[in-house]
Amino acid sequence: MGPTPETSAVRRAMAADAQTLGLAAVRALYAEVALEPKPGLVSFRDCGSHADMSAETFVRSLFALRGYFPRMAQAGRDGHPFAVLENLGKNAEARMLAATRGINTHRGAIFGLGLLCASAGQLQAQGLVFTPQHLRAVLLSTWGETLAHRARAARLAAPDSNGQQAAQRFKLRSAGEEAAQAFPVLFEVTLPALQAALQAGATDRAARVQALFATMAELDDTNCVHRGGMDGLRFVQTSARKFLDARGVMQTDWLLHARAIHTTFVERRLSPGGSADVLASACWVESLRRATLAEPSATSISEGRVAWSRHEMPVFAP
Ligand SMILES: CC(C)(COP(=O)(O)OP(=O)(O)OC[C@H]1O[C@@H](n2cnc3c(N)ncnc32)[C@H](O[C@H]2O[C@H](COP(=O)(O)OP(=O)(O)OP(=O)(O)O)[C@@H](O)[C@H]2O)[C@@H]1O)[C@@H](O)C(=O)NCCC(=O)NCCS
Ligand SMILES: Nc1ncnc2[nH]cnc12
Repeated sequence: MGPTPETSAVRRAMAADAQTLGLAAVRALYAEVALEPKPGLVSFRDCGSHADMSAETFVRSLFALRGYFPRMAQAGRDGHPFAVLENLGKNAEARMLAATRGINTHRGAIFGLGLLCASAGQLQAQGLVFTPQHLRAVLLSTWGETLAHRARAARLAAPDSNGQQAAQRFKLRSAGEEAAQAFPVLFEVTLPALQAALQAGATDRAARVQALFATMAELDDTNCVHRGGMDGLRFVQTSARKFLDARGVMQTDWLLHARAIHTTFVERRLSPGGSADVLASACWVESLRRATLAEPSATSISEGRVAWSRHEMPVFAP
């Protein structure tokens, strides 16, 4: 028997929800690459510490990934096991590498933001309101055990990535371990910093810069270790901490100060790519939280009725 009109209407509404969640992820990643200043990282102003990629590489990568995040949200909504998410993630990595001719632009985001989209989809399926607390709880209850098992196995195996090598050698909390603990830096550092700056009256741009520096000060960003050893990671964390101690984006010349730090990172070839990914995740959570508040009739971000402000639109129509 085929689907009744009622069940196909329900499926269409669910797909719209997954689409809303996933497209918000694409927008958040666009907001990250468009942000400037961002020490050592690629923006539309320059290529930071990278010789092999530009903002255009990131936009190409994002275009290739535009279907992936809605698919992860739908897979989460359907309650699929981690193996299904992993498969979608591996396909997305392959599409990213094809679009960038082998350059790793979004590996961390495919994993981290992909998992968050899946969690938000599952949260909708359970009829829960979109809050950071619910999101973390759903991630842990649905895939936490597999993520923890995966992180333990990665710690014991011969390292096969830059991140694993750095994490094992220096006993750092890798991207996989952050996920297994339901993203402590994202939810306890980055998101609160973003929200506090916005509440204090900072512009979206300044608030995102503040959140990025708060993240750099705390995250075990294995990218910085890969590029500059433990000295590189400590340099990134100390520079970020000094900026924050000098009142961050609340100081009148914050832009000059942040750009000066960018120059020192470029001189050392440092690139906090993990922090950039976590910032994008925080922008995603905050945009959905705000959208939920703006839609008081919805208990969740259901029905795909979320409107986006013009300045956050990507340059392409995904
Ligand atoms: C669990 C995985 C994320 C793999 O993690 P792992 O640590 O094993 O491997 P990496 O390949 O190093 O990728 C981790 C990326 O995560 C970002 N990151 C780093 N530290 C953290 C942290 N503490 N918390 C959160 N996120 C973190 C970072 O991504 C950004 O940097 C990328 C550029 O990296 P890289 O290629 O090293 O760049 P370069 O310095 O330019 O290298 P060279 O060219 O100079 O050599 C960029 O993409 C940003 O996103 C880390 O890179 C997961 O991916 C996984 O399990 N993979 C296995 C395959 C799989 O199952 N995939 C599907 C999963 S759903
Ligand atoms: N803007 C950016 N520049 C360099 N690496 C990154 N990884 C994620 N975002 C990045």
